[in-house]
Amino acid sequence: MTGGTRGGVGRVPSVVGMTALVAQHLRKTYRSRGRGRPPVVALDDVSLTVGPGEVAGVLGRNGAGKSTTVELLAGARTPDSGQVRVLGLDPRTDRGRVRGVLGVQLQGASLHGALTVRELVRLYRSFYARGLDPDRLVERVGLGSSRDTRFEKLSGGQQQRVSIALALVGAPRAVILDELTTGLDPEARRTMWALVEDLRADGVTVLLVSHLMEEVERLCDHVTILDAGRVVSRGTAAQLVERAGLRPTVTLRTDDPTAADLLARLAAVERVDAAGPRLTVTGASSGPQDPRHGDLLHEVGAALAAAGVVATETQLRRPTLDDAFLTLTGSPLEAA
Ligand SMILES: Nc1ncnc2c1ncn2[C@@H]1O[C@H](COP(=O)(O)OP(=O)(O)OP(=O)(O)O)[C@@H](O)[C@H]1O
Repeated sequence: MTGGTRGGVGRVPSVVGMTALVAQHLRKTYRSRGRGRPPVVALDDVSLTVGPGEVAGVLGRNGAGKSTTVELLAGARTPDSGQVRVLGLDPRTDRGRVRGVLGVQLQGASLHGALTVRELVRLYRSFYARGLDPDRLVERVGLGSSRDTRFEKLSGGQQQRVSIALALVGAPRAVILDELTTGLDPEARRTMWALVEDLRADGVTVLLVSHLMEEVERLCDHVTILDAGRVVSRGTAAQLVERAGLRPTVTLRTDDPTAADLLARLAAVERVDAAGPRLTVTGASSGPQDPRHGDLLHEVGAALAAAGVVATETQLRRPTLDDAFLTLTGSPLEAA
């Protein structure tokens, strides 16, 4: 982010060659809310790492364990077992120093309602030796016209933007954003996404917890999928699609009876399904790492043209992170 100074927190280990955020083999159980019920296993052997300057995503349905992971990384809770490091520091024992380098935006943070937006951001700025200019930050999160409004009078989306400003005002070297844009309108959502891009440009490490596929796909260098307290998979969106074994498809319409056999013989094609004149051509490659990888649409088009086959309504569909999530966890994220 522009307009501020970073650092200023002495004795924090250099992040060169170091993983910025580390969770190793975290296990966390909660006492059950019902009498006589067994404890809830919120996290079972969860590990994740985020390199310096990376924007990493954690994706999962309600109850997957996302908030628990964030709370353990922030030092707000203690794991039953496993380890956490933030820029080389233990958030439980180095609490003060971690607070100086890690910004955390938590879901539904409760703040002093009688203070105005500007007062709150200035107050939080005063907790740090150095940081961002509060008034510019308030503008940057889109709250310029509400800066003199009391926190309690703000809409849910505006309150959320205040909590993001508070996470950033100390110019942290790493920031955890929990449900960054949930409940925000599309314009505010874009403002927040641009803010994350600014953080990336400034080399700030970002852990973005989300259940919005578009957000994660757009912003994150890699994604960890959590489901029922376990890590299901981790990688770039393309790697997750590949790991899920998903294939691109081309659909088209043709009256030529030879088309299906012709296409099925192509090396780039795994199979062809016909429903009357409509063909669905499934690619053989699951991604760029596959030796059979190529441009399925181009190869299908070229083969049909060479054989003089006329096709219409030709459409390519590439599998998305959404599809990978469904395959890897067994149900869609949107079910949340
Ligand atoms: N304080 C608590 N006491 C008992 N169980 C809890 C507590 N906090 C969380 N849990 C349970 O632990 C599991 C993981 O919860 P967590 O809040 O970490 O998931 P989440 O992925 O953040 O979900 P959401 O998207 O709904 O916030 C859930 O089964 C939840 O009900």
